[in-house]
Amino acid sequence: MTSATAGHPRPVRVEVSGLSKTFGTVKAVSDLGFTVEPGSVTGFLGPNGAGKTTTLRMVLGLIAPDAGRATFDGVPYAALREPVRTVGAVLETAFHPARSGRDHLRVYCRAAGLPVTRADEVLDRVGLTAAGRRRAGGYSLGMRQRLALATALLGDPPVLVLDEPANGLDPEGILWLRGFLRHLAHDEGRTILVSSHLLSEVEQTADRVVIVGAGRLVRQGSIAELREGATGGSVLARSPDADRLAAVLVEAGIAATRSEDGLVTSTGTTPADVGARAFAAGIELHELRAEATGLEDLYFRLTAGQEQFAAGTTAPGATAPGATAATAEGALR
Ligand SMILES: Nc1ncnc2c1ncn2[C@@H]1O[C@H](COP(=O)(O)OP(=O)(O)OP(=O)(O)O)[C@@H](O)[C@H]1O
Repeated sequence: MTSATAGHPRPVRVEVSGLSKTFGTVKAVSDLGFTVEPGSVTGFLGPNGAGKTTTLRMVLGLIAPDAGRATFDGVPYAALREPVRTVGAVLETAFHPARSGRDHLRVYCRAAGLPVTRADEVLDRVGLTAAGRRRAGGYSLGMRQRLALATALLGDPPVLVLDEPANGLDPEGILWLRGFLRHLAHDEGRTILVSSHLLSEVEQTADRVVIVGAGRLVRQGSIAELREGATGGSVLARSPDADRLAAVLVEAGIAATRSEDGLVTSTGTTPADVGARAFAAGIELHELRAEATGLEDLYFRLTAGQEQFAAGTTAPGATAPGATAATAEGALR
């Protein structure tokens, strides 16, 4: 086994193909296929109930698919010779409340046949050394997330599968998690699949995204490819001289409209561009911001249909059987 400090586990590719799962009348996952490449962070995105957790549970061999398979360098989870040393997962954060974080990890090490010294190593990696000897029952949600991540790292696995790991983290924790996941992927060559229902949460972390809606693949591709398919968001500028600002922008060929309260909304441009043009024209600005990134607009458009569909079904949060993606399916390649 490679040691965590050496930090270069063998690269392992995750491949999902034709994965399907139905619960009663709910088609949770339908013919889903995507790949997760080593050395990169892949964001697994979709609205609530899109089938993300069900997919991850199938990838990890926790539930059996009705059809299809998920493999690690061609090997399904159940057939892995050393699963703990191949895949680390954070699915839910349940710990014995009376046990310290460190003891939780040590128990886990013994059960998995790993040296107990790994407990302190991974506590250090996730920044929990100081809290490691305290009862996990007293941990904040963010600390529990870090402990779950530490548990996933115990076997120094080349693959990490994380279900909504940013849940409960404060802004500082989210920033730390972003940097940590990118380091694990880019510097240590690990394969990281991280789910979220918020694009903004993974946009700055992920190299690639796989977007699902109603259990089906909606898009997969790099963030850059996704951006190319996105239209620009709006730029909002507030000025006491809004009429003149709108005129300056329109004159430069930018679509701009002015509303009653001195707000100028323009599209197909950036805050930097609007700011520069206002400055050059000597126009005072009181506010300047991007309303939504084009990427967010695209994500909402891609997944909005599924949410409406889900709301119309009888089971709460359920997705209708046979529901098809409301938008163009296919991969961004
Ligand atoms: N054990 C189960 N029994 C019945 N239905 C289930 C079961 N697990 C999931 N479902 C249903 O399958 C669909 C997909 O659920 P899943 O939890 O995989 O979605 P998700 O994308 O992870 O959503 P969230 O972001 O809310 O966790 C939902 O309609 C859900 O109600």
